[in-house]
Amino acid sequence: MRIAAIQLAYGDDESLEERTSRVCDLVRAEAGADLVVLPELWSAGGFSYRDWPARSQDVSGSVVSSLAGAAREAGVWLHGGSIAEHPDSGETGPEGKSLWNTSVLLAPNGSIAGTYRKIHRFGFAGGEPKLMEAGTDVVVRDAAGLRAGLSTCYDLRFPELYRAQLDQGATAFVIPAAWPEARADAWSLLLRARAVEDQCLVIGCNTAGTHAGTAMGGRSAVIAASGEVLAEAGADEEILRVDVDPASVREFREAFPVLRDRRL
Ligand SMILES: NC(=O)CCC(=O)C(=O)O
Repeated sequence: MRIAAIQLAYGDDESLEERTSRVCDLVRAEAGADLVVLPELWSAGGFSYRDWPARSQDVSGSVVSSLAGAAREAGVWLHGGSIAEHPDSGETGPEGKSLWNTSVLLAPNGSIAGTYRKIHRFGFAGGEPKLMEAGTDVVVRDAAGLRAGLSTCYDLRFPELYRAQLDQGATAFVIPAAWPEARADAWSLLLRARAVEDQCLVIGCNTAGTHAGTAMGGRSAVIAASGEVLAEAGADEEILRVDVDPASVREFREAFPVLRDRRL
């Protein structure tokens, strides 16, 4: 199977419509891939907190609908990164807010195969915890021959989430991010750690460029269940393309059966 991780760069001047159109063109150009992955909050701006309310949408809104059309035209599974989700229903969470950081997985026919609301919010007292609700559900879905666990950026620091995905049969972790350059070494290290400790394929799709005064780290990567880095992007906008055999995860686990030695 072919994976294409679109490491998108953006600044502060692109409208939601312009960025959505640009991203959908990039997705359509990946026709022939099996799974295309986008970064976290690319439509709202990962660190553009002040823009989130105006750029938030329901999962039935224009951003996800456009992505669904692009997935259908390209005939690919599309992990659409995440959106700032403001449900049309008016739903609020336990903290009274109506905003979530929500990933959307789209099937090649454009239907929504899964959504995941980011569980661990980044920003300590500010940023995400101030503006957004936390998700609660572990989400694992069948996609492109993989059993894909969904998580987002800062979640990567919490290994228990990945063990929970493993317990739901995950063979791959798909992780969109807006991870800054200042901590890019930690991003690369943690992606590999999750691959090694859970014997899963890891697909990390980060953001590039500088927005809201924050330089993003790039270094999107696809990592084998052995921990081998199969491909890694640089710091700028780039599309990382890599061919992977989904059976390689099972084969590696059989050859080196660490997970059988878990003591619960
Ligand atoms: N968008 C994020 O979740 C950023 C996470 C981050 O910068 C870190 O964990 O460090």
